[in-house]
Amino acid sequence: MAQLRCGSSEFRTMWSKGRFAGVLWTTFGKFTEKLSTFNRFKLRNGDFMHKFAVPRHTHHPRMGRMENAQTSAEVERTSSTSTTSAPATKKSDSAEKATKTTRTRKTTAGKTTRTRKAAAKLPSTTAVGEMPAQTLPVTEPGQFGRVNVLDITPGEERGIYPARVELGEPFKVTAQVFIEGRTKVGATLIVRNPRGKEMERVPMTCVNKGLDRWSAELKCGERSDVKPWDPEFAAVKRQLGEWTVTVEGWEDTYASWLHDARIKVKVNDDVENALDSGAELLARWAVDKDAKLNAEERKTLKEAAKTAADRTLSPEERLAAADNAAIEALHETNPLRDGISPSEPQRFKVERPTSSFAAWYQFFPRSEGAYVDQATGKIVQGTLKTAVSGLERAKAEGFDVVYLPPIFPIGVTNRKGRNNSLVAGPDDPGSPFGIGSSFGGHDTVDPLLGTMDDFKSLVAKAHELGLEIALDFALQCSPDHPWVKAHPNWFRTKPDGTIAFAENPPKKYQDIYPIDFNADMPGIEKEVERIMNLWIEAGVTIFRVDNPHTKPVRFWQDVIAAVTKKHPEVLFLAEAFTRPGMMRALSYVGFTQSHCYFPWRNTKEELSEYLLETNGDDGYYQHNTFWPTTPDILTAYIRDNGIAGHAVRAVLAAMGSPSWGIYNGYELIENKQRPGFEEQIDNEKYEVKVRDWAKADKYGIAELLTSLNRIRREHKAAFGYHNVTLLRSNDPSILAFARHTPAELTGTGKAETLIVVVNLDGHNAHQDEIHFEMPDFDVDPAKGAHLRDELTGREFDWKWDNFVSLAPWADVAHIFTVVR
Ligand SMILES: O=P(O)(O)O[C@H]1O[C@H](CO)[C@@H](O[C@H]2O[C@H](CO)[C@@H](O)[C@H](O)[C@H]2O)[C@H](O)[C@H]1O
Repeated sequence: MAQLRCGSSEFRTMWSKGRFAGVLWTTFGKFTEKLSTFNRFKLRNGDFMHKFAVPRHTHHPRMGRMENAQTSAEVERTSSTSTTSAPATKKSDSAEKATKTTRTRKTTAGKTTRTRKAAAKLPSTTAVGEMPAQTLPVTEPGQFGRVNVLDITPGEERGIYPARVELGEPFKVTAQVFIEGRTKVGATLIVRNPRGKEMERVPMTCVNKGLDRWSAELKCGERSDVKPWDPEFAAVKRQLGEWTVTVEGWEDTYASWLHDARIKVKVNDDVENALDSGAELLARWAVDKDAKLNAEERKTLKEAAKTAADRTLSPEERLAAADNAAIEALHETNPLRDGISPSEPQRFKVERPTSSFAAWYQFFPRSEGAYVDQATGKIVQGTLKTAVSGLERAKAEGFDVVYLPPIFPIGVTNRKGRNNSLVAGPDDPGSPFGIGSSFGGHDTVDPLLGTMDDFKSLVAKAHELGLEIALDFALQCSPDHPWVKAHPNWFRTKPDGTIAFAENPPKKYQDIYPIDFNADMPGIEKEVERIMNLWIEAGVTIFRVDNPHTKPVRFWQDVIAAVTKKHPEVLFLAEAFTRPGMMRALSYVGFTQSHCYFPWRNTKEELSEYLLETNGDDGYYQHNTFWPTTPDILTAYIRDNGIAGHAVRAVLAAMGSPSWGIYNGYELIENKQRPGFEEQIDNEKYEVKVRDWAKADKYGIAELLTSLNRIRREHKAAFGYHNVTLLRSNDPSILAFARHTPAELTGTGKAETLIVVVNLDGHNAHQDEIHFEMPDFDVDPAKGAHLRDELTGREFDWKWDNFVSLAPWADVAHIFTVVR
């Protein structure tokens, strides 16, 4: 925290930023001038309403392009609403007349406007009568429209970094929308694709009557399972990029009128005026282009207008013509929107499938197919050829992405031995993160694993199975790496000529040199881009980047921008357990997913907080991936809670975040810590593992992982970072939460709800009552909900408060779907 004083250096910095903004707005001003010229031309040619049709976002400096769809929509809209006349007063007035009046007024207003200066700022009229609200020009930042739209969420962070969503992921946009006095307003979201095409209009609902917060759920594009190597991916790719969502506030003339008309008819006060106004607005609505009515709907409104204007009928009958289910339905779907006031368009970065919803599986290729040679008693390591078994296991358990630790040659100098010992034995293979030897560096396959062709065959096999390959990219070098000789200035040499080994305190990595970016960052960037492109050519679609937070954020920004420019489908997972600012910055520069503190969130309180953090507003800017263990992480919880603990953490990871991952061996309950360290003893990082996969059956964890991945795939509610609600429970060991997708967004017309209840205690049974706020999940309280446990197939009926009993030796968790 720092305090500011006027005249302080901090203030001067802000001032210079202000000057920068000034430059931007000068540019903006010039653009506006051009638009004004354009508008003057239109005015001379009689298209008077273009004067009012310059929504702010058509020339927003950052957008750099005109949003034509909106401009023309508003022109249409305004030309059909900018009308004025005396109210219909004669007994013979009819809807037809009201319609004619509307058209006549348009001409009159046109003439009036033509006589005014083109530079005029606000619409005006000399006529009297019921003038509908106008769309006001907004020509400077911060200028209000006719209806006020404020505080849109989610916003663009710092006005630069757009919120991120996966293609088809449901999310919620909210805004404050209000107008002066007691007039009623409405709000609509206008969703546009990266080419500026209007894709959808989503009506917003006021969620806190009287407090003006409007909200709507939406999605950009449709979810797809098409893989980047499938020919159909081109269609998916076209949908990726920056979408925009504009909040349009508007005066709800119909609702305001109806509110008053009902009262007036009831108490017989000024009834004729009230009903004639109604007839007029229905007639105006019937021809309104913005309402996008079909012929039948137009007819419905015209007839309603006619009846409302028919003085041979009783006031109640006339009112009923405008106050019925059919008109109400049109008001919902195709309202008359006066004085449309568009917000600045909010950008959303729409990323490809798997950028957030993905199930990862990690194995070391050298352990796949490894065996003990009976003759020598030594382990014979696996290769990229034998690693197909890992792919098959990942596929059988339902994972989407296979993550391979580094597959490059491993250095000899300072090679680590078993259990992180500083001296390797003659048969120790070394840590694969100790990259580089006389065989080559990051662009070479470790000869002990095979060749580049073997790697390409492995990738081809993975793709055949529908699996993506994520390759580890650890930017560091063994002292034997070719870069050490070729690029000495990429390393920091101490005065005595030696290079310090890498550290991530308190961890020490004595077998590797860190890269120093200060002398030649462009050179390192170029080389890293070359290497990443090489692996992309070989079929890699995702990089898991080791320790990105120990390298400059700007370095990643440049590299990711360069790589994704050519290959926009490539994703990046950050292995960054670090400070929140750094994690956020890495996400801003293009890391699609990030490891996080999930392994250390184990109590009900910690998990409750973390589930909401991961799946709340932060989820727009950072996609946390939940892994119960990794080769570097084996927590006390996993160590101490046996098979039940493994099941609990798998359920929490798979259902608690759209992105989750498993490090293999989990199925075999490998949970013995190296004394004093939070990682496994006899760690696979330093030795080849020979595993007996047949034993996996006896624990049931492999089966559970398979079920979890199936449930995630089959239920849309598992998809998305923005749909988690905690359910109230009392027992400190029982955690319950729900994921809900409303009917409009599932594509089936039916809402989807997943309810997860977990007993966090790996040793004792717990009973509890879970509160289920039925209306929040589109469940009718009169009927209650019928649930199916997707893990066991058992069925239950739930009302407001529901008994559950979970035991480590039976069910550690329920994953319910609401069947009806
Ligand atoms: O620093 P982190 O905890 O994020 O761990 C990651 O980076 C480490 C350095 O790459 C890596 O550590 C492993 O490789 C080192 C280099 O060979 C070796 O010295 C360490 O003993 C070994 O644990 C870690 O695996 C990775 O996830």
